[in-house]
Amino acid sequence: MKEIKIEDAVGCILSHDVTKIVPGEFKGRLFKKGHVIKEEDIPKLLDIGKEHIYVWEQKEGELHENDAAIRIKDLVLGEGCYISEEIKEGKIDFFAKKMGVLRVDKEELLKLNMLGEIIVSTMHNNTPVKVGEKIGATRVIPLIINEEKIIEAEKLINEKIISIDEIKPKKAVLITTGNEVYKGRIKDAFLPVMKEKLEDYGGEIVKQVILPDDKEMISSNIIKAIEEDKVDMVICTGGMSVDPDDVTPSGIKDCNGEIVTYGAPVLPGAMFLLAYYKDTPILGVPSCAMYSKRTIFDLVLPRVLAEEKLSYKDIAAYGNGGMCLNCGVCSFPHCSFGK
Ligand SMILES: Nc1nc2c(c(=O)[nH]1)N[C@H]1C(S)=C(S)[C@@H](COP(=O)(O)OP(=O)(O)OC[C@H]3O[C@@H](n4cnc5c(N)ncnc54)[C@H](O)[C@@H]3O)O[C@H]1N2
Ligand code: MOO
Repeated sequence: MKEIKIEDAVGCILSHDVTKIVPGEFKGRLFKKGHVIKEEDIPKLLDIGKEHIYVWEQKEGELHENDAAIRIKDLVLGEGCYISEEIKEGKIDFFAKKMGVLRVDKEELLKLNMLGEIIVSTMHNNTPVKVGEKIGATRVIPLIINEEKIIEAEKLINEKIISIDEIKPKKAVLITTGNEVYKGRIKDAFLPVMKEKLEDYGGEIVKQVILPDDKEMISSNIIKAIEEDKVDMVICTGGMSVDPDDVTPSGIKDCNGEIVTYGAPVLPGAMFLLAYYKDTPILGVPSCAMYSKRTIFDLVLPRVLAEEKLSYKDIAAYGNGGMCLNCGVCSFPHCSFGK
């Protein structure tokens, strides 16, 4: 790297993007890598504090920041992602090609970032994402990096670290339990809530069945939805807690499927139940999900729709970050809830 006084730099080629920042107004590229410096550029460069520039002659075993970022991108970026068209200021941004759930291998990501001089930054693992949403980025820290460092990373990382599991449109049956709703004492308030949440991911509630607090009726209707209606998932609401009339968990258990959990370290949503009947998920959703804007249902739904088979450990892992702060303005999923 040769350093040249800016006044002597007319005709020289910039070896990297040059950034300008004006607080509250602008942050971006003032000059692009490869720009040939002209007389009129000199005051602009002096205004942002550049009294010298680097001129780079490529040497064996050295990589420019842009080329290094491309190598790291090839290493980490998996299915369902795409990159920014241009590398700006040495950085490559990652975006979601499909609606789905972002998967980040946190252990591998840590290993890579522990190497030094290379950074990969992402959104949280398991965040639901829409098409075109930014999910992460990479760059190296020095302008010129020893290629050995990149080779070390390439030897260390064997699987892609970031990918998107696609959410395809899914059909669900909603089983609403509660004597007060069944007998018409109150109007059902669960359907509109669940409909909106499912439609947000391109899904559909194909049928709602309103049942009394009767565990045999609950079991038989779950099995019917799976065996006859052949839906992708069954959602049961209400009757999930501790009263004698709260028989929904027993009704789900009596289907003789696999119970993953009854109970979750998430608030709201502690009385949540997850089961599978012949691989079809059955979600027992407590009534808080009708009242609170975000609950465990919002954490589990995208993962179930992305066809992940959740384990007890997946649910237990929600404890750290499992408490919704119920913010005045909700920014879920871009908040600490469920992370
Ligand atoms: N002593 C305890 N009390 C509660 C516990 C507990 O562990 N010990 N758990 C709490 C938790 S956590 C939840 S969440 C709630 C409610 O859970 P449930 O799912 O059992 O809800 P229900 O008792 O069936 O109903 C509560 C409330 O909501 C109304 N509701 C229910 N379904 C509908 C519907 N489809 N449309 C309109 N309104 C509905 C129902 O009429 C009740 O007013 O329990 C805590 N309590
Ligand atoms: O299942 Mo409940 O009120 O924890 O939300």
